[in-house]
Amino acid sequence: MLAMLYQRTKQSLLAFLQEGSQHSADPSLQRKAVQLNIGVLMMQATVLAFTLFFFALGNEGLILSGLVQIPWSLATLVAVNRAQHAGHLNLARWFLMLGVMADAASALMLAQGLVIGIHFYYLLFAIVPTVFFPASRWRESLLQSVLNLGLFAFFEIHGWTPHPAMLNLGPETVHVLRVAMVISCVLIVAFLMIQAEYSAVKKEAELQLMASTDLLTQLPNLRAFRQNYSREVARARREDSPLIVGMLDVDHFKRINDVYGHPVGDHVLRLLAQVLSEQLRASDLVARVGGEEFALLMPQTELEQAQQICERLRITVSRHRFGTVSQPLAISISIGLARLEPGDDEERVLRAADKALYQAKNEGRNRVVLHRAGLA
Ligand SMILES: Nc1nc2c(ncn2[C@@H]2O[C@H](COP(=O)(O)OP(=O)(O)OP(=O)(O)O)[C@@H](O)[C@H]2O)c(=O)[nH]1
Repeated sequence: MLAMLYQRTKQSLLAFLQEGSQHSADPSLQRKAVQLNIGVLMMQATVLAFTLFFFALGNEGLILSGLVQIPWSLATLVAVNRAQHAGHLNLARWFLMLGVMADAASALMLAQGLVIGIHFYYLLFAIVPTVFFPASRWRESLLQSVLNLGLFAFFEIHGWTPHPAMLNLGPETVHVLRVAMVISCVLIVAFLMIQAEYSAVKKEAELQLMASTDLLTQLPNLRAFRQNYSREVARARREDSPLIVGMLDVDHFKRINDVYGHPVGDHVLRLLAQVLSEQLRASDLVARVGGEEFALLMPQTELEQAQQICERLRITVSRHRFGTVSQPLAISISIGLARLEPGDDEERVLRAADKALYQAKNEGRNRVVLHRAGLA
């Protein structure tokens, strides 16, 4: 029961936080939408926490200042959520900013005056638009900052008469409340900054993965292969261990496209990628480096051992049915293998594996050919 309630609450909260991000394909706008929702939630949490605190202190003026904020914070919550739902991100930003300004103004003007220094919140609101608004909307962000700085300056210079009950607060209570307010400002800024940093790091990792993954097969792409290859070459030299490079190509793949169509060709490539990944060891790497061309990297492997593995791979692929039950489709692959020799440069090994593949094709395909040292 409790677990279910927890799950429901978690789902609703996540749905609330994501609201608005579904309208844009731009990751930075999606992030802004989420940040805005976090901002609204922080507003609710702050108002609620302070109102409870005020009730605990029992001062009439403070309680009034808490109660007058609640309608504003709830109205802001609803307005921002509705605007986000309808895809009006910018309107939602304005709702939040005007909501927090009105909220603070009502507490200040109807109850607290400047006894606690609530007008310092306007300094916070002068900074946060830079988080919620994208760089392209800097004019609106600047306008928000100027408005808030203006309000701060106005109250700082002119002051405001508080509710009489506020004058009954002892200097220590006022001190505690001021500290609590400063802490809440710092926490809000810190939380927004951490969230922005966290989502930027996450996005960078996703982009990194996308940049090194082949979209069709989800295997590492040529770029990732080159990076891994350079790393493995350096390791093999350092540890004086063997390294094998393989070039693998589907035989007569053009015919598959011609006879069955390009989508079936794509399907075959996807399935082949799966078969290759399953058959190879965890320490090996298979990457899609061209249309129907794959590259293999086998660290700490001798040529004969690599030959056995690739023979097994070749037979498995030739026995696998890549089409549908009604239309079984068989394919074969050719593989060229080369070993990194002492003093070799990286490119020579790749060329040697290519040469061996070329030879496999010339000798009739559906075979594994080793490039012997000294033939380059
Ligand atoms: N379906 C599909 N086909 C692709 C993709 N990339 C390349 N191809 C096709 O792969 C075929 C490769 O043909 P070729 O290079 O002539 O080689 P082949 O027909 O496999 O013949 P051999 O390699 O000599 O056995 C071409 O028809 C390309 O259009 C892809 O992502 N999807």
